[in-house]
Amino acid sequence: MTLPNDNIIEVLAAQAHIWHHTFNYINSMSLKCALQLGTPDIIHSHGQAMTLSDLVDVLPIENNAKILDYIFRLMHILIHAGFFNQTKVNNKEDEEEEGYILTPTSRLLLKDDLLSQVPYVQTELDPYFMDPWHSLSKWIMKGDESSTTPFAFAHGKPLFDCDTPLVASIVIQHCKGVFEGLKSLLDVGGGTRAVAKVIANALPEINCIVFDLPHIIEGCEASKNLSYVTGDMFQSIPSADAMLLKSVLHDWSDEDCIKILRKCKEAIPSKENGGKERNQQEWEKLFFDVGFTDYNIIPTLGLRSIIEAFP
Ligand SMILES: C[S@@+](CC[C@H](N)C(=O)[O-])C[C@H]1O[C@@H](n2cnc3c(N)ncnc32)[C@H](O)[C@@H]1O
Repeated sequence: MTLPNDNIIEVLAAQAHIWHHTFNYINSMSLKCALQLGTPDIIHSHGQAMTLSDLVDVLPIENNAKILDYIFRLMHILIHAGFFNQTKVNNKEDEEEEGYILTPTSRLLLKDDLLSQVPYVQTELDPYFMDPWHSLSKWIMKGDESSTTPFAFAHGKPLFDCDTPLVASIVIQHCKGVFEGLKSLLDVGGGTRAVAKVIANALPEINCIVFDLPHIIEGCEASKNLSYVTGDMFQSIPSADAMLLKSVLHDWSDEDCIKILRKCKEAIPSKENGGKERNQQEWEKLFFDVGFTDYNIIPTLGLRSIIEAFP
């Protein structure tokens, strides 16, 4: 087969594109391995750039000598992926050598960090969530609704919401205005109540109520301006000045979303304040179908946004 000259660059770029996507899993699997080995925490505790041999000495591995080369390769992938960086440091022999340091990304991969993403990454990269992707085409061909698809999330289980403290802190720092004038706020499907806790602490004038299924709320003790109510959002939602729905609607179909939003709207006293990802038009349609009169998208949360819907 001969290729016209002017096509060669394009074909090579196309091949690179395919390879890039074919080997994408190497990044996520290397990340998983680094977390299982506790690498970010080890480098962090070292207190300065950590040489390869220092790292291998403390990693929980059996055959240090043999494994050194593999750790080097693993770290090379992770540096390339932006999880670690390198800088010059003096080794035990007082010679200058490259040492590994954390990046802003791996700071979020420290186990005890308030904003740690470790449980989230570990959960998402668990075979429970990954295996269904291997049989997506099979499922699509058979249309067997009884088996698990990657799109099927475990409704009713707050499996991971470790991004919540991060999101809540950003919301309070940068979007405090959305809470202005509220006397009460209901966190619908509030899960592990991390958002409500942050809001209740930062805004003591607002009565924050976490609303979720009974087994989620079980054992939660109310404090000052934070309380808990159990129930089913499809049946009835307690009244409050505003409803907060974080990481809830994307778990439900349009039909279910409309039901939830209707219940929310019914539960907001009428006054002037205020299972798929959707684009702006789709959100707009949902809000207007339910009867909300206006909405506002505040894109301050990285990949996510705050959406205000006005009754
Ligand atoms: C993905 S979690 C989100 C938790 C929290 N909003 C956050 O962002 O951290 C979804 C939450 O919706 C709750 N939920 C599911 N079905 C519900 C229902 N019918 N009524 C009330 N809450 C429900 C779950 O228990 C879970 O806590």
